Amino acid sequence: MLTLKEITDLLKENGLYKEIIIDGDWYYTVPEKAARAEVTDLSYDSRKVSDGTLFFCKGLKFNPEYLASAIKEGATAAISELVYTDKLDQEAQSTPQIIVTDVQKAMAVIARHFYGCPDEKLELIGFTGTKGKTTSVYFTRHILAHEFGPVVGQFSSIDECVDGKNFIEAHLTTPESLDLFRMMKEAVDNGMKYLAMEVSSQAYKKSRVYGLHFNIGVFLNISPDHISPVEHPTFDDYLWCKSQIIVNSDTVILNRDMDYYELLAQKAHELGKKLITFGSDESDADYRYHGKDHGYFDVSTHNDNLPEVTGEFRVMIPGHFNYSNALAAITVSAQLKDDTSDFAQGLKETKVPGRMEFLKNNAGMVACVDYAHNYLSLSESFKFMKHEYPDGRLIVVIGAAGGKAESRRKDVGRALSEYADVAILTSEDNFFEDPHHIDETIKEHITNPNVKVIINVDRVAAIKQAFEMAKPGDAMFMAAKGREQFMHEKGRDIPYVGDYQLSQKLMKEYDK
Ligand SMILES: CC(=O)N[C@H]1[C@@H](OP(=O)(O)OP(=O)(O)OC[C@H]2O[C@@H](n3ccc(=O)[nH]c3=O)[C@H](O)[C@@H]2O)O[C@H](CO)[C@@H](O)[C@@H]1O[C@H](C)C(=O)N[C@@H](C)C(=O)N[C@H](CCC(=O)O)C(=O)O
Ligand SMILES: Nc1ncnc2c1ncn2[C@@H]1O[C@H](COP(=O)(O)OP(=O)(O)OP(=O)(O)O)[C@@H](O)[C@H]1O
Repeated sequence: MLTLKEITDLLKENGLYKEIIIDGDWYYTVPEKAARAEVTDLSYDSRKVSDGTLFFCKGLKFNPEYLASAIKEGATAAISELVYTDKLDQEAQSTPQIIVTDVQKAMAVIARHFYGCPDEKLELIGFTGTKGKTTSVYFTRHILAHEFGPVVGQFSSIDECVDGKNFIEAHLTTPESLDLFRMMKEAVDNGMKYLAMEVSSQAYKKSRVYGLHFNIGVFLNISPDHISPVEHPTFDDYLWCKSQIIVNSDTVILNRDMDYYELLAQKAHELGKKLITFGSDESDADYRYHGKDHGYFDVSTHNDNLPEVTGEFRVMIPGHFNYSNALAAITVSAQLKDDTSDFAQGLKETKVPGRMEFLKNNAGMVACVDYAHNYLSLSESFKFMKHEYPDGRLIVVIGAAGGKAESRRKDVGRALSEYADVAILTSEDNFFEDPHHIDETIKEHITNPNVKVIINVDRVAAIKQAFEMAKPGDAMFMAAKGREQFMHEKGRDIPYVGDYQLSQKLMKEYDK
């Protein structure tokens, strides 16, 4: 519980407070009666408001009717950047409206205190990067849980875990600050000691992690992505947002092989951060991997001031990039536990739903279901497929999201041109866009005339088509949806069977 006085004081301390409006009158000092009002819950969704809730008016699609409805449901007060007095009837105007300079930051600051600063009671590990966040979080949780028991929580784009054993489907890579701090409190209440979480560039852009301090922050890689009117206007903005993890972490772990390494290392140095690097054995990283076949790789340590990790490890998720993701997780874990002898076990047990999952049958059919959807991940995954299945065709079922990351359409076309033999272009998360238009744009960017291009916007039919045309030796690749069982379509989540689930069924049907 917080009083309105405590809330406005917090906002003042953080330079976010402007004024409070009650019955059309504007105040800087909160009037006595309002100051004592108690906030017993927080919400940014009018449909979840009840007596005692502090309601946050936020979002691109925010409508003042939501505020009126929140007040009707019993909101104690509302917080917004805009003044909505003229949109409310006389009675509703008696509910205090706190006006702030930035509602997203206000929400983070208030949520953190409302939930008792749970971040201070957890060893927080944040992962950012264009690709590999989810996989690295999974690797880290498995290694740490193997070492310390079920005291490791996880926030990933697939699922969230606040008790070390139960997993709830996630809707964002990094939750809204309000949900983030609420779940952190639950994690603390459940006895969690560690939390491994993904930190998207949007999380910094939208202040979802405002005021959040990481014990360890990892930057995995960077490549142009998420550039669109609703995400980042430029690559520079995307990189800058991601680089905020350096500012907000005690120990910074950087991939020595990544683009812009020097820039990020300079930033870490100037900010006085402890910098640790990992990379391939061709780099001068502190921790290095040497990739072998079948998921095996060796690790060596090249800095006497750091805990030593040596020996052979194995990952059960295909793709050479997973050596790098795994070493990131090993590097993190080695800073938390000196004896690293058991790390290999935790790592080996890690599976990530919908990431490089292979399905095969007795008819010699092979399908890989994966989440790759930008140039970096597609080109790496396709390269791996070509290496593993050099004799047949690579048949790819793929689309691109509507309404965001528009540059991906060109990148998908480029990756297909470089590696695919057959491209079946279909729907992904279309949002409000016509999938035909998205697929035509991808097609325009497939410059290699040897790629057979088919457009089939019905994703189920497209996957069936891949199975129908696959011959022994060919490999199918279903991109971008993994095991997800919904499609974002016109503002709603439409149920979808799932690439993995459908492919599994078809594998059985085609089995001999
Ligand atoms: C651009 C962006 O960050 N958008 C997110 C943001 O939306 P928003 O704040 O603009 O809110 P909105 O959807 O316009 O809705 C307005 C507000 O009205 C409220 N409302 C709505 C209806 C009602 O009856 N009453 C009511 O109060 C809603 O609760 C909301 O607070 O907050 C919403 C939840 O509060 C998110 O669902 C939404 O994510 C959208 C769907 C999204 O796709 N975001 C992507 C770009 C994203 O954030 N991706 C990154 C991953 C990137 C990566 O892979 O690296 C992520 O972290 O997930
Ligand atoms: N280090 C890497 N480099 C290139 N591609 C990668 C790397 N790690 C994973 N991938 C590819 O990217 C896909 C997504 O991986 P993962 O979910 O771990 O990344 P992510 O950063 O969480 O992605 P997103 O931001 O899209 O949720 C994988 O299925 C794989 O194809």
